[in-house]
Amino acid sequence: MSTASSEPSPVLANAHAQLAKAIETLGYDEGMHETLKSPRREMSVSIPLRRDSGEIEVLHGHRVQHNFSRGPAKGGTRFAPTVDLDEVRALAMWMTWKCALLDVPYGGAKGGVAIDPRDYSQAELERVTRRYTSEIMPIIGPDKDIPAPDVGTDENTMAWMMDTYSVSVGHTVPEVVTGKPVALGGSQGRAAATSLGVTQIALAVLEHKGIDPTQATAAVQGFGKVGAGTVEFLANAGVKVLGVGDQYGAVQNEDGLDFSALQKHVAETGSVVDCPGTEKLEAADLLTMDVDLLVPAAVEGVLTEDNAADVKARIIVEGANGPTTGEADRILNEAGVMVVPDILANAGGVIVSYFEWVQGGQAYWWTLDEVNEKLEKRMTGAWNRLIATAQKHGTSLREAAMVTAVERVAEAHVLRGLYP
Ligand SMILES: NC(=O)C1=CN([C@@H]2O[C@H](COP(=O)(O)OP(=O)(O)OC[C@H]3O[C@@H](n4cnc5c(N)ncnc54)[C@H](OP(=O)(O)O)[C@@H]3O)[C@@H](O)[C@H]2O)C=CC1
Ligand SMILES: O=C(O)CCC(=O)C(=O)O
Repeated sequence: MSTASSEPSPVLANAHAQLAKAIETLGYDEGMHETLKSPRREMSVSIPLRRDSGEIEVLHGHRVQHNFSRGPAKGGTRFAPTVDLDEVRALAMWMTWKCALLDVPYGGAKGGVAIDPRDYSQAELERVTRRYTSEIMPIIGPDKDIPAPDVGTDENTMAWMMDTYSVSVGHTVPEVVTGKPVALGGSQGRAAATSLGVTQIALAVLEHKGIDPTQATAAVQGFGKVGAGTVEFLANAGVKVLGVGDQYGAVQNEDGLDFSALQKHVAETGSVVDCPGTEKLEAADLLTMDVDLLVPAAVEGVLTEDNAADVKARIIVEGANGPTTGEADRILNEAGVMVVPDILANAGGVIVSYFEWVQGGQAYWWTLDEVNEKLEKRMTGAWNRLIATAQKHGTSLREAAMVTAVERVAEAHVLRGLYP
């Protein structure tokens, strides 16, 4: 774990480098650079947990609010062994750019607890969530910072967070988190929103490239909330998904994987590995499969200088946050691979989180069709604007996205007089 005084971790260094490039393009001075680089608020907490065995274990968590210039901070809550302050800082910064790019009226935040949820019972996870929420209570709230699910958390986690917050303030506050169960004021369509958005972008890129989806092939890394949904939606659109993987390994089928079989096998065993009707694939080989479309939808830093030159897909749609290192990005760009950056590709989640927050504030609920129609409009609208900007300036999609987002956040700082 790195601290404020040490060098940033590779993930945070990647986020910093992306910002520095946008600052240079925009011609902003060092004062604005530092303003936009520095998280506005960070909180690190200890979480004492009584295990089911009776033993006490102390876990560590964080909540980082990178920016609030355009509205309350917003971002997911990650339960994973990799969580440290620098990872959360990077993820919070990417949330700021994502919300600005999609013109969702939020700043960026992220939170997390260093824990492998698979090693804990549901009752233990509930205790961890409640204690973590109590610890970060002073800085969250429907007008301050609104958590949501991310890696290792789900709608149950959000229900516990909402309940803990509500009990503490003395009345029910559904809008303090998003990604809640529909029965508690969650939005129709939030659970599938990120993967639906990834698929909408993937289909828009295929159309842009003149590729018929029914003739296209894909590989998806990650079979969690984002990856599994993406496999399903791509298959429904006629795309043949040839490979898929999780943290235990990868599988392939040259005729296309059967989503229902994968889903059943994962429900029974916890992994896609050994799913009937598939062949084993080395996890590393998933990313370099001979497919048209690659969707990394698991963790950061999986496309690196070591494997980028071997990537055969001509289109990468970043379902995960930060899956491509800076060096890999350069190699892929030079090779002519179209990389749709995370801050657009996986924005479907935060867009429907925004819809959930709006619906909660009005206590008036939209139908699934209404949600999905509004989601598609925002995702494809943002794609059309982004590709036009990138083509106009001759830049990569990531550079165009970052410049657009950073300019919007900087403008908000200037207009508010926070930066004379
Ligand atoms: N959930 C959301 O709404 C959003 C999520 N994202 C991003 O999408 C990504 C995935 O999130 P989400 O689907 O919610 O998380 P989940 O926890 O639901 O799923 C994560 C998936 O990644 C797999 N995985 C973990 N580590 C590795 C690894 N080293 N190699 C290969 N696969 C791995 C997991 O495998 P296993 O099943 O074996 O544990 C699991 O299949 C993250 O980057 C997240 O920040 C972005 C926007 C919104
Ligand atoms: O839904 C949200 O508020 C945020 C989801 C998230 O964490 C992300 O987009 O990375």
